[in-house]
Amino acid sequence: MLGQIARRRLGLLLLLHGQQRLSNGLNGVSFNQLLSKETHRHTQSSFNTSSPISTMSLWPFSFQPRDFSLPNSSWSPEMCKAYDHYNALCDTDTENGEEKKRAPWKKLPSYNRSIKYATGGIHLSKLIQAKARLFTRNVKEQGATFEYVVFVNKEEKSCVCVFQAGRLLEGAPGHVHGGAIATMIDTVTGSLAGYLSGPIMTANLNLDYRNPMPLGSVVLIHSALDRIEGRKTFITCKVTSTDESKLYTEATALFVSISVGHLFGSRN
Ligand SMILES: CCCCCCCC/C=C\CCCCCCCC(=O)SCCNC(=O)CCNC(=O)[C@H](O)C(C)(C)COP(=O)(O)OP(=O)(O)OC[C@H]1O[C@@H](n2cnc3c(N)ncnc32)[C@H](O)[C@@H]1OP(=O)(O)O
Repeated sequence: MLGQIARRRLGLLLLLHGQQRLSNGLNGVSFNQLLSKETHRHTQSSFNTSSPISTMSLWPFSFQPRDFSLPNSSWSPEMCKAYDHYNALCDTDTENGEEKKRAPWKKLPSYNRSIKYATGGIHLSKLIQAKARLFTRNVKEQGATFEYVVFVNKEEKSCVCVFQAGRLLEGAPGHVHGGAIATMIDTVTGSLAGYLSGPIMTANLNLDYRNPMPLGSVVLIHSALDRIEGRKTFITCKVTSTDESKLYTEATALFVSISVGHLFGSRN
C-alpha cells in the first residue's frame, strides 16, 4: 500500500517536473531506482534547495529548478504563520512508543513550468517550448499574483494550500477575481488528484462563491478525496480564512485519468 502511494506520488512529481519518461523508458534507470532517488531528494528540508551531486547522475534534469512555494519577502506575517504551522508538521520523525513514525504531511514543490528542466526524449522535445510558463507562476514580481504552497496529507488523502492573493488578481473592486479563485481551486484539487491517481486532466469543476475575498487575503484551500471510480477521481474543496471561521468558496471537481498520449492528440 505504501509502495503504491509512493509510486502514485512519484507519478505526480514526474508530472510536476513535466517528466514523461515513464512511457518512453527510463534510459536504463529502473522505476525503483528513480523512486528511491526521488524519495531521498524530497525527504530533505524544504529550505534545502540544493541536490546531492550523487543523485544528479541519474536524475534526468539539468539542474535543480527554483521551488516557487518557499517563503519570500512578499509573504505577509499571516502567510508565514500558516506556512510555518504546516511546514512544522512535515517530515519529522515522531516518537510513537518505541517506534519512529514519519509524519503524514508533505510539502509539494512548485515550479514555473512543466518541462524546462527535463532533457531528451521525442515526446519531451515536442513539449519543450521556450515560452511556455505555468499560469500560476508566470509573473516575476513576488506577491503580485498567486503566492501559494501546497501541503499534502497522504494518510487522509487530503491537502491544504496556503494562498495569498496579490493585487493583480482584482475582480470586483478590492476583491479577488472569481477566475483567480477557480484557478487556484483547479490547481490544488488537481495537485491532489494527480498525487493520488497519476496523470489526470480536469473534466468538471463546480464552484459556489459564498463570500467575497478581499484582495491581499491569506486563505486556506482545503481539498480532500471524495472517491475514485475507475478513471474518475472526485475531489471536494473548501476555501476558508486561516482561522477557518469564514467560508469563501466551496467546490467539487472531477479529474479523469489520461494516458500521456492524450496530450499528443491520441485517445488511447
Ligand atoms: C497531464 C496533465 C496534468 C497537469 C499537470 C502538469 C503539471 C503542472 C504542475 C502543477 C499544477 C497542478 C495541477 C493542475 C491541474 C489543472 C489541470 C487542468 O486544468 S487540465 C485543463 C482543463 N481540462 C481539459 O482541457 C480537459 C479536456 N477534456 C478532455 O480532454 C476529455 O474530455 C477528458 C480527458 C476529461 C475525458 O475524455 P476521455 O475520452 O479520456 O474519457 P471519457 O470517456 O470522455 O470520460 C471518462 C469518464 O469521465 C466522465 N466524464 C468526462 N467528462 C465529464 C464531465 N465533464 N462531467 C462528468 N463526467 C465526465 C465520462 O462520463 C466517463 O465516465 P464513465 O467511465 O463512463 O463512468
